[in-house]
Amino acid sequence: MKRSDYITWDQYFMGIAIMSANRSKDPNTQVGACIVDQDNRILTVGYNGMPSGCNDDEMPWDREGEGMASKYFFVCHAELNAILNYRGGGTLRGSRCYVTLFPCNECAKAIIQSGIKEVIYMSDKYADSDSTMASKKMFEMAGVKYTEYENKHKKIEFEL
Ligand SMILES: Nc1ccn([C@H]2C[C@H](O)[C@@H](COP(=O)(O)O)O2)c(=O)n1
Ligand SMILES: [Zn+2]
Repeated sequence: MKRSDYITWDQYFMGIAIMSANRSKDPNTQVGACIVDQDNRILTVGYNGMPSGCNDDEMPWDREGEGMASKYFFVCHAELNAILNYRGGGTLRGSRCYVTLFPCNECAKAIIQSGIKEVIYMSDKYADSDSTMASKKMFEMAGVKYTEYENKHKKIEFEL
């Protein structure tokens, strides 16, 4: 008889987004994203990090600082990285994006323009921010569904 405690598609893809977030060097918030097509095939993944070629040992990781000494000028967000990392021949039209944190307004624009149709998010810790509210407004206007990930309580442990 086959196993019955295997993980669901949602758990699988959010698990990959969480695993991707673990690659982030951001000391405060690590974000991961995993974009999948209608046949549940993984198209691309990403996490928040400095742009390629920018040495992350030489970049600021603080939230605030004098002049350019803040990570916000430089960090490329997980969802944008996932979109830009896509190397397949086709497009992201009709795909779903699993992300560990609700997309900011800049990523929301990229999500909409790339044709992603659904966002499944884990945390909405900046729900009260103008950025998140702008994202939700754009998603609603553009017909991008956003759904909170529900299976937050399944624990999987493994050694790496
Ligand atoms: N949906 C998002 C939102 C934020 N990020 C990145 C940008 C920063 O590296 C970090 C947020 O840092 P905090 O303001 O919490 O110190 O997360 C992202 O990749 N995707
Ligand atoms: Zn963003």
